[in-house]
Amino acid sequence: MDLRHNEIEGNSEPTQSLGQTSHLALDIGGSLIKVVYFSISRDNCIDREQESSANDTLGFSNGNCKHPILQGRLHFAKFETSKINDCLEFISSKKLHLGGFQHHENPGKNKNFIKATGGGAYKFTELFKENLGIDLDKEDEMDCLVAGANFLLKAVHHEAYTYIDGQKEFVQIDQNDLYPYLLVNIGSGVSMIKVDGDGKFERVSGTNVGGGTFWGLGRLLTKCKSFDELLELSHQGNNRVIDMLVGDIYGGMDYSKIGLLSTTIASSFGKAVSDNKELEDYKPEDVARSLLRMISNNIGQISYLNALRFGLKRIFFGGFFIRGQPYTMDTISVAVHFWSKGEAKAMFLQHEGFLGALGAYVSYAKHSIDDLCLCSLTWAVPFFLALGHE
Ligand SMILES: Nc1ncnc2c1ncn2[C@@H]1O[C@H](COP(=O)(O)OP(=O)(O)O)[C@@H](O)[C@H]1O
Ligand SMILES: CC(C)(COP(=O)(O)O)[C@@H](O)C(=O)NCCC(=O)O
Repeated sequence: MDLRHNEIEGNSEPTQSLGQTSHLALDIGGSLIKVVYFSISRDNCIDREQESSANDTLGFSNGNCKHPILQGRLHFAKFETSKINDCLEFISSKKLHLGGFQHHENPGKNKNFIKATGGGAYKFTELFKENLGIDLDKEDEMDCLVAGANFLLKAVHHEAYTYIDGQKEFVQIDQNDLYPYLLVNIGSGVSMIKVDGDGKFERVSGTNVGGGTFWGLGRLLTKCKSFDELLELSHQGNNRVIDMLVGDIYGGMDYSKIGLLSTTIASSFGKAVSDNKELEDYKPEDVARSLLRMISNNIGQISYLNALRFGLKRIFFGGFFIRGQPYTMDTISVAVHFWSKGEAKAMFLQHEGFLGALGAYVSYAKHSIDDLCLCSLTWAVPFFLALGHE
Protein backbone atom coordinates (compact mmCIF):
# COMPACT_ATOMS: atom_id res chain seq x y z
CA MET A 1 0.00 0.00 0.00
CA ASP A 2 1.24 3.43 -0.88
CA LEU A 3 1.36 5.39 2.35
CA ARG A 4 2.17 8.90 1.39
CA HIS A 5 1.91 11.71 3.85
CA ASN A 6 -1.25 13.17 2.47
CA GLU A 7 -3.09 10.03 1.60
CA ILE A 8 -3.65 6.63 3.09
CA GLU A 9 -5.13 3.94 0.96
CA GLY A 10 -7.55 1.52 2.49
CA ASN A 11 -11.08 0.32 2.25
CA SER A 12 -14.41 0.98 3.77
CA GLU A 13 -17.90 -0.32 3.54
CA PRO A 14 -20.85 1.76 2.46
CA THR A 15 -23.62 1.80 4.99
CA GLN A 16 -27.12 0.86 4.07
CA SER A 17 -28.47 3.83 5.93
CA LEU A 18 -26.19 6.29 4.23
CA GLY A 19 -25.99 5.53 0.60
CA GLN A 20 -23.15 8.05 0.65
CA THR A 21 -19.57 7.29 -0.07
CA SER A 22 -17.38 10.07 1.27
CA HIS A 23 -16.78 10.64 4.94
CA LEU A 24 -15.24 13.48 6.81
CA ALA A 25 -13.83 14.34 10.24
CA LEU A 26 -12.45 17.64 11.49
CA ASP A 27 -10.06 18.88 14.14
CA ILE A 28 -10.59 22.61 14.58
CA GLY A 29 -7.66 23.88 16.61
CA GLY A 30 -6.47 27.27 17.82
CA SER A 31 -4.36 27.76 14.69
CA LEU A 32 -5.30 25.20 12.07
CA ILE A 33 -8.28 23.17 10.92
CA LYS A 34 -7.30 19.62 10.05
CA VAL A 35 -9.54 17.71 7.65
CA VAL A 36 -9.52 13.97 7.09
CA TYR A 37 -11.83 12.45 4.52
CA PHE A 38 -12.28 9.17 2.78
CA SER A 39 -13.01 8.94 -0.90
CA ILE A 40 -14.13 5.85 -2.68
CA SER A 41 -12.65 4.44 -5.84
CA ARG A 42 -15.83 3.01 -7.29
CA ASP A 43 -14.05 0.95 -9.89
CA ASN A 44 -12.33 -0.87 -7.07
CA CYS A 45 -15.50 -2.04 -5.44
CA ILE A 46 -14.90 -5.62 -4.38
CA ASP A 47 -17.08 -8.26 -2.87
CA ARG A 48 -16.55 -9.00 0.79
CA GLU A 49 -16.60 -12.73 0.17
CA GLN A 50 -13.56 -12.38 -2.06
CA GLU A 51 -11.70 -10.76 0.80
CA SER A 52 -9.10 -12.60 2.75
CA SER A 53 -9.94 -13.53 6.29
CA ALA A 54 -8.52 -10.17 7.37
CA ASN A 55 -11.58 -8.91 9.20
CA ASP A 56 -12.31 -12.27 10.65
CA THR A 57 -8.89 -12.34 12.21
CA LEU A 58 -9.82 -9.26 14.17
CA GLY A 59 -13.21 -10.65 15.06
CA PHE A 60 -15.17 -8.45 12.68
CA SER A 61 -16.80 -11.24 10.78
CA ASN A 62 -20.22 -10.39 9.46
CA GLY A 63 -21.46 -13.92 9.49
CA ASN A 64 -23.48 -14.66 6.39
CA CYS A 65 -24.07 -11.08 5.47
CA LYS A 66 -22.79 -10.34 2.01
CA HIS A 67 -22.16 -6.81 0.85
CA PRO A 68 -19.48 -4.88 -0.98
CA ILE A 69 -16.33 -3.38 0.42
CA LEU A 70 -15.22 -0.19 -1.21
CA GLN A 71 -11.64 0.72 -1.72
CA GLY A 72 -10.42 4.25 -1.54
CA ARG A 73 -8.14 6.71 0.11
CA LEU A 74 -7.94 8.75 3.26
CA HIS A 75 -7.07 12.33 2.37
CA PHE A 76 -5.57 14.95 4.64
CA ALA A 77 -5.91 18.71 4.29
CA LYS A 78 -5.39 21.73 6.52
CA PHE A 79 -6.59 25.32 6.65
CA GLU A 80 -5.80 28.24 8.92
CA THR A 81 -8.54 28.54 11.51
CA SER A 82 -8.67 32.28 10.82
CA LYS A 83 -9.62 31.39 7.23
CA ILE A 84 -12.40 28.99 8.17
CA ASN A 85 -14.45 30.13 5.17
CA ASP A 86 -11.87 28.53 2.86
CA CYS A 87 -12.44 25.27 4.72
CA LEU A 88 -16.23 25.56 4.42
CA GLU A 89 -15.82 26.27 0.71
CA PHE A 90 -13.54 23.22 0.31
CA ILE A 91 -15.99 20.92 2.07
CA SER A 92 -18.87 22.30 0.07
CA SER A 93 -17.08 22.10 -3.31
CA LYS A 94 -16.21 18.47 -2.71
CA LYS A 95 -19.64 17.76 -1.25
CA LEU A 96 -17.98 16.12 1.72
CA HIS A 97 -20.70 17.29 4.08
CA LEU A 98 -23.24 15.18 2.23
CA GLY A 99 -21.57 11.97 3.30
CA GLY A 100 -22.23 12.31 7.02
CA PHE A 101 -24.39 10.05 9.16
CA GLN A 102 -28.01 10.68 9.93
CA HIS A 103 -28.78 11.31 13.56
CA HIS A 104 -29.62 7.93 14.96
CA GLU A 105 -31.46 9.35 17.95
CA ASN A 106 -33.63 11.52 15.79
CA PRO A 107 -33.68 10.34 12.19
CA GLY A 108 -36.63 12.55 11.41
CA LYS A 109 -34.38 15.55 11.89
CA ASN A 110 -32.80 14.72 8.55
CA LYS A 111 -29.64 16.55 9.47
CA ASN A 112 -26.23 15.19 8.69
CA PHE A 113 -23.59 15.23 11.35
CA ILE A 114 -19.86 14.98 11.08
CA LYS A 115 -17.33 14.13 13.74
CA ALA A 116 -15.36 17.11 14.95
CA THR A 117 -12.87 17.72 17.71
CA GLY A 118 -10.78 20.62 19.01
CA GLY A 119 -12.01 23.85 20.58
CA GLY A 120 -13.40 25.04 17.25
CA ALA A 121 -15.93 22.23 17.24
CA TYR A 122 -17.63 24.21 20.02
CA LYS A 123 -16.77 27.68 18.79
CA PHE A 124 -17.94 27.21 15.21
CA THR A 125 -20.99 24.94 15.71
CA GLU A 126 -23.40 27.55 14.41
CA LEU A 127 -21.22 28.49 11.45
CA PHE A 128 -21.21 24.91 10.17
CA LYS A 129 -24.92 24.59 10.72
CA GLU A 130 -25.67 27.82 8.88
CA ASN A 131 -23.27 27.28 5.99
CA LEU A 132 -23.41 23.56 5.35
CA GLY A 133 -26.49 22.47 7.24
CA ILE A 134 -24.53 19.99 9.31
CA ASP A 135 -24.23 19.34 13.01
CA LEU A 136 -20.78 18.88 14.46
CA ASP A 137 -20.77 15.76 16.61
CA LYS A 138 -18.16 16.68 19.19
CA GLU A 139 -15.47 14.29 20.32
CA ASP A 140 -13.10 15.17 23.15
CA GLU A 141 -9.77 16.52 21.94
CA MET A 142 -7.58 14.41 24.24
CA ASP A 143 -9.57 11.25 23.42
CA CYS A 144 -9.03 11.95 19.73
CA LEU A 145 -5.31 12.69 20.04
CA VAL A 146 -4.77 9.38 21.80
CA ALA A 147 -7.03 7.43 19.45
CA GLY A 148 -5.27 8.96 16.45
CA ALA A 149 -1.80 8.23 17.81
CA ASN A 150 -2.67 4.66 18.77
CA PHE A 151 -4.25 4.05 15.40
CA LEU A 152 -1.23 5.34 13.50
CA LEU A 153 1.29 3.55 15.68
CA LYS A 154 -0.52 0.25 15.27
CA ALA A 155 -1.72 0.56 11.72
CA VAL A 156 0.85 2.36 9.64
CA HIS A 157 4.10 0.59 9.08
CA HIS A 158 6.40 3.58 8.61
CA GLU A 159 4.78 6.01 11.01
CA ALA A 160 7.20 6.66 13.88
CA TYR A 161 10.79 7.68 13.45
CA THR A 162 13.73 9.05 15.35
CA TYR A 163 15.69 12.02 14.14
CA ILE A 164 19.28 12.02 15.30
CA ASP A 165 22.24 13.84 13.77
CA GLY A 166 20.25 14.63 10.66
CA GLN A 167 19.25 10.98 10.15
CA LYS A 168 15.64 9.94 10.01
CA GLU A 169 15.22 6.33 11.08
CA PHE A 170 11.88 4.54 11.13
CA VAL A 171 11.05 2.70 14.32
CA GLN A 172 9.48 -0.73 14.27
CA ILE A 173 6.58 -0.65 16.71
CA ASP A 174 5.87 -3.82 18.62
CA GLN A 175 2.11 -3.69 19.18
CA ASN A 176 2.48 -5.85 22.25
CA ASP A 177 4.97 -3.46 23.74
CA LEU A 178 3.58 -0.07 22.80
CA TYR A 179 2.38 1.12 26.22
CA PRO A 180 3.03 3.12 28.24
CA TYR A 181 4.30 6.11 26.33
CA LEU A 182 4.20 9.87 26.57
CA LEU A 183 2.37 11.68 23.79
CA VAL A 184 3.38 15.30 23.37
CA ASN A 185 1.12 17.24 21.05
CA ILE A 186 2.63 20.55 20.02
CA GLY A 187 -0.20 22.59 18.59
CA SER A 188 -0.89 26.22 19.50
CA GLY A 189 -0.24 25.10 23.07
CA VAL A 190 1.26 21.82 24.22
CA SER A 191 -0.44 18.83 25.85
CA MET A 192 1.46 15.97 27.42
CA ILE A 193 -0.47 12.75 27.79
CA LYS A 194 0.57 9.50 29.43
CA VAL A 195 -0.93 6.75 27.31
CA ASP A 196 -1.51 3.33 28.86
CA GLY A 197 -3.74 1.71 26.25
CA ASP A 198 -6.68 2.25 23.93
CA GLY A 199 -8.74 4.94 25.61
CA LYS A 200 -6.59 4.67 28.72
CA PHE A 201 -4.68 7.84 29.30
CA GLU A 202 -4.10 10.84 31.53
CA ARG A 203 -3.15 14.35 30.50
CA VAL A 204 -0.26 14.82 32.89
CA SER A 205 1.01 18.21 31.86
CA GLY A 206 1.07 20.96 29.31
CA THR A 207 2.69 24.26 28.50
CA ASN A 208 1.44 27.46 27.02
CA VAL A 209 4.78 27.95 25.27
CA GLY A 210 4.07 26.10 22.05
CA GLY A 211 3.57 26.44 18.33
CA GLY A 212 1.38 29.52 18.71
CA THR A 213 4.14 31.15 20.74
CA PHE A 214 6.71 30.47 18.03
CA TRP A 215 4.48 31.78 15.28
CA GLY A 216 3.10 34.73 17.31
CA LEU A 217 6.40 35.95 18.70
CA GLY A 218 8.17 35.17 15.45
CA ARG A 219 5.70 37.23 13.47
CA LEU A 220 6.14 40.20 15.79
CA LEU A 221 9.92 39.97 15.85
CA THR A 222 10.57 39.26 12.17
CA LYS A 223 7.54 40.76 10.41
CA CYS A 224 7.10 37.48 8.53
CA LYS A 225 3.79 37.18 6.74
CA SER A 226 3.38 33.42 6.94
CA PHE A 227 4.43 30.51 9.10
CA ASP A 228 6.28 28.95 6.18
CA GLU A 229 8.23 32.16 5.68
CA LEU A 230 9.23 32.13 9.34
CA LEU A 231 10.36 28.51 9.09
CA GLU A 232 12.29 29.28 5.93
CA LEU A 233 14.01 32.19 7.66
CA SER A 234 14.96 30.03 10.61
CA HIS A 235 16.78 27.64 8.25
CA GLN A 236 19.10 30.38 7.16
CA GLY A 237 19.80 31.87 10.57
CA ASN A 238 22.50 31.42 13.18
CA ASN A 239 21.21 31.38 16.75
CA ARG A 240 24.65 31.96 18.20
CA VAL A 241 24.48 35.57 17.13
CA ILE A 242 21.76 36.25 19.66
CA ASP A 243 21.86 33.34 22.15
CA MET A 244 24.34 33.54 25.01
CA LEU A 245 26.39 30.34 25.05
CA VAL A 246 28.23 28.76 27.97
CA GLY A 247 31.44 29.66 26.12
CA ASP A 248 30.41 33.32 26.00
CA ILE A 249 30.25 33.29 29.78
CA TYR A 250 33.23 31.00 30.42
CA GLY A 251 35.71 32.66 28.07
CA GLY A 252 35.31 30.05 25.34
CA MET A 253 35.67 27.09 27.71
CA ASP A 254 33.33 24.21 28.57
CA TYR A 255 31.88 24.12 32.08
CA SER A 256 32.82 20.48 32.21
CA LYS A 257 32.31 20.01 35.94
CA ILE A 258 28.55 20.14 35.41
CA GLY A 259 28.63 18.66 31.93
CA LEU A 260 28.07 21.79 29.87
CA LEU A 261 29.88 22.28 26.58
CA SER A 262 31.00 25.76 25.56
CA THR A 263 28.50 25.50 22.67
CA THR A 264 25.50 24.82 24.94
CA ILE A 265 23.01 27.66 25.06
CA ALA A 266 23.26 29.21 28.51
CA SER A 267 20.60 31.82 27.89
CA SER A 268 18.30 32.06 24.89
CA PHE A 269 18.35 35.61 23.48
CA GLY A 270 20.87 36.43 26.23
CA LYS A 271 23.25 38.32 23.96
CA ALA A 272 20.55 40.84 23.20
CA VAL A 273 21.20 42.27 26.67
CA SER A 274 24.95 42.60 26.56
CA ASP A 275 25.13 43.55 22.86
CA ASN A 276 23.10 46.63 23.57
CA LYS A 277 21.58 46.44 20.08
CA GLU A 278 18.09 47.14 18.81
CA LEU A 279 15.88 44.53 17.15
CA GLU A 280 16.65 46.05 13.74
CA ASP A 281 20.36 45.39 14.30
CA TYR A 282 19.75 41.62 14.26
CA LYS A 283 19.01 39.66 11.15
CA PRO A 284 15.45 38.30 11.21
CA GLU A 285 16.79 34.87 10.28
CA ASP A 286 18.99 34.77 13.40
CA VAL A 287 16.05 35.82 15.57
CA ALA A 288 13.83 33.16 13.96
CA ARG A 289 16.43 30.46 14.52
CA SER A 290 16.98 31.43 18.13
CA LEU A 291 13.25 31.44 18.80
CA LEU A 292 12.72 28.04 17.20
CA ARG A 293 15.59 26.63 19.21
CA MET A 294 14.33 28.14 22.46
CA ILE A 295 10.82 26.79 22.11
CA SER A 296 11.82 23.34 20.83
CA ASN A 297 14.40 22.98 23.58
CA ASN A 298 11.94 24.01 26.26
CA ILE A 299 9.29 21.54 25.06
CA GLY A 300 11.93 18.79 24.84
CA GLN A 301 12.98 19.46 28.41
CA ILE A 302 9.47 19.59 29.88
CA SER A 303 8.63 16.40 27.98
CA TYR A 304 11.63 14.65 29.41
CA LEU A 305 10.74 15.78 32.94
CA ASN A 306 7.27 14.33 32.54
CA ALA A 307 8.63 11.11 31.10
CA LEU A 308 10.90 10.92 34.13
CA ARG A 309 7.97 11.54 36.48
CA PHE A 310 6.26 8.40 35.22
CA GLY A 311 9.25 6.32 34.23
CA LEU A 312 8.41 6.49 30.52
CA LYS A 313 11.13 5.73 28.03
CA ARG A 314 9.33 6.60 24.81
CA ILE A 315 8.07 10.02 23.89
CA PHE A 316 6.09 10.51 20.68
CA PHE A 317 5.81 14.07 19.42
CA GLY A 318 2.90 15.20 17.27
CA GLY A 319 1.23 18.48 16.33
CA PHE A 320 1.71 20.81 13.40
CA PHE A 321 4.48 22.80 15.05
CA ILE A 322 6.90 20.06 14.06
CA ARG A 323 6.16 20.06 10.35
CA GLY A 324 8.91 17.49 9.76
CA GLN A 325 11.45 20.26 10.30
CA PRO A 326 14.97 18.91 10.79
CA TYR A 327 16.08 21.70 13.09
CA THR A 328 12.98 21.45 15.29
CA MET A 329 13.24 17.67 15.57
CA ASP A 330 16.96 17.75 16.11
CA THR A 331 16.61 20.25 18.95
CA ILE A 332 13.86 18.23 20.63
CA SER A 333 15.82 14.99 20.21
CA VAL A 334 18.99 16.52 21.61
CA ALA A 335 17.10 17.98 24.57
CA VAL A 336 15.50 14.62 25.42
CA HIS A 337 18.78 12.78 24.95
CA PHE A 338 20.77 15.32 26.94
CA TRP A 339 18.45 15.52 29.92
CA SER A 340 17.70 11.81 30.08
CA LYS A 341 21.37 10.91 29.58
CA GLY A 342 20.28 8.77 26.65
CA GLU A 343 17.62 6.87 28.65
CA ALA A 344 14.56 8.29 26.88
CA LYS A 345 13.90 8.42 23.17
CA ALA A 346 12.15 11.16 21.20
CA MET A 347 10.12 9.90 18.25
CA PHE A 348 8.14 11.75 15.65
CA LEU A 349 5.09 10.81 13.62
CA GLN A 350 4.66 11.04 9.86
CA HIS A 351 1.07 12.25 10.26
CA GLU A 352 2.10 14.52 13.13
CA GLY A 353 -0.58 17.19 12.68
CA PHE A 354 -3.52 14.88 12.07
CA LEU A 355 -3.73 12.88 15.28
CA GLY A 356 -6.88 14.60 16.51
CA ALA A 357 -8.62 14.53 13.14
CA LEU A 358 -7.79 10.85 12.67
CA GLY A 359 -9.04 10.14 16.18
CA ALA A 360 -12.32 11.85 15.33
CA TYR A 361 -12.52 9.85 12.11
CA VAL A 362 -11.91 6.57 13.86
CA SER A 363 -14.65 7.44 16.36
CA TYR A 364 -17.27 6.90 13.63
CA ALA A 365 -16.69 3.21 14.26
CA LYS A 366 -18.56 3.55 17.55
CA HIS A 367 -21.65 4.55 15.64
CA SER A 368 -21.43 1.84 13.07
CA ILE A 369 -21.23 -0.82 15.72
CA ASP A 370 -23.45 0.50 18.45
CA ASP A 371 -25.91 2.76 16.74
CA LEU A 372 -26.33 1.83 13.16
CA CYS A 373 -26.51 -1.91 13.75
CA LEU A 374 -24.98 -2.80 10.44
CA CYS A 375 -24.14 -6.31 9.38
CA SER A 376 -20.49 -5.44 9.75
CA LEU A 377 -18.20 -2.55 10.46
CA THR A 378 -18.63 0.53 8.40
CA TRP A 379 -15.21 1.88 9.09
CA ALA A 380 -13.01 -0.86 7.83
CA VAL A 381 -10.16 1.50 7.02
CA PRO A 382 -8.49 1.53 10.39
CA PHE A 383 -8.80 -2.17 10.85
CA PHE A 384 -7.71 -2.96 7.35
CA LEU A 385 -4.65 -0.84 7.90
CA ALA A 386 -4.15 -2.37 11.30
CA LEU A 387 -3.55 -5.64 9.57
CA GLY A 388 -0.71 -4.10 7.65
CA HIS A 389 -2.19 -4.82 4.22
CA GLU A 390 -0.21 -3.28 1.42
N1 LIG B 1 0.55 26.94 7.76
C1 LIG B 1 0.60 27.17 9.07
N2 LIG B 1 -0.04 28.24 9.59
C2 LIG B 1 -0.03 28.47 10.91
N3 LIG B 1 0.64 27.70 11.79
C3 LIG B 1 1.29 26.63 11.34
C4 LIG B 1 1.29 26.30 9.96
N4 LIG B 1 2.00 25.17 9.82
C5 LIG B 1 2.43 24.81 11.03
N5 LIG B 1 2.02 25.69 11.97
C6 LIG B 1 2.36 25.56 13.39
O1 LIG B 1 1.46 24.64 13.91
C7 LIG B 1 0.83 25.15 15.09
C8 LIG B 1 -0.56 24.62 15.17
O2 LIG B 1 -0.48 23.21 15.28
P1 LIG B 1 -1.78 22.31 15.37
O3 LIG B 1 -1.32 20.95 15.74
O4 LIG B 1 -2.57 22.45 14.13
O5 LIG B 1 -2.51 22.97 16.60
P2 LIG B 1 -3.96 23.60 16.80
O6 LIG B 1 -4.83 22.40 16.96
O7 LIG B 1 -3.83 24.41 18.03
O8 LIG B 1 -4.31 24.42 15.60
C9 LIG B 1 0.90 26.66 14.92
O9 LIG B 1 0.85 27.29 16.18
C10 LIG B 1 2.23 26.84 14.24
O10 LIG B 1 3.29 26.82 15.16
C1 LIG C 1 -5.92 24.14 25.34
C2 LIG C 1 -5.27 23.16 24.40
C3 LIG C 1 -5.58 21.75 24.83
C4 LIG C 1 -5.90 23.39 22.99
O1 LIG C 1 -5.26 22.56 22.02
P1 LIG C 1 -4.55 23.19 20.70
O2 LIG C 1 -5.61 23.92 19.94
O3 LIG C 1 -3.46 24.10 21.14
O4 LIG C 1 -4.03 22.00 19.94
C5 LIG C 1 -3.74 23.40 24.29
O5 LIG C 1 -3.50 24.63 23.76
C6 LIG C 1 -2.97 23.24 25.60
O6 LIG C 1 -2.85 22.16 26.11
N1 LIG C 1 -2.40 24.35 26.12
C7 LIG C 1 -1.51 24.36 27.26
C8 LIG C 1 -2.28 24.71 28.50
C9 LIG C 1 -1.45 24.37 29.74
O7 LIG C 1 -1.42 23.22 30.16
O8 LIG C 1 -0.80 25.28 30.26
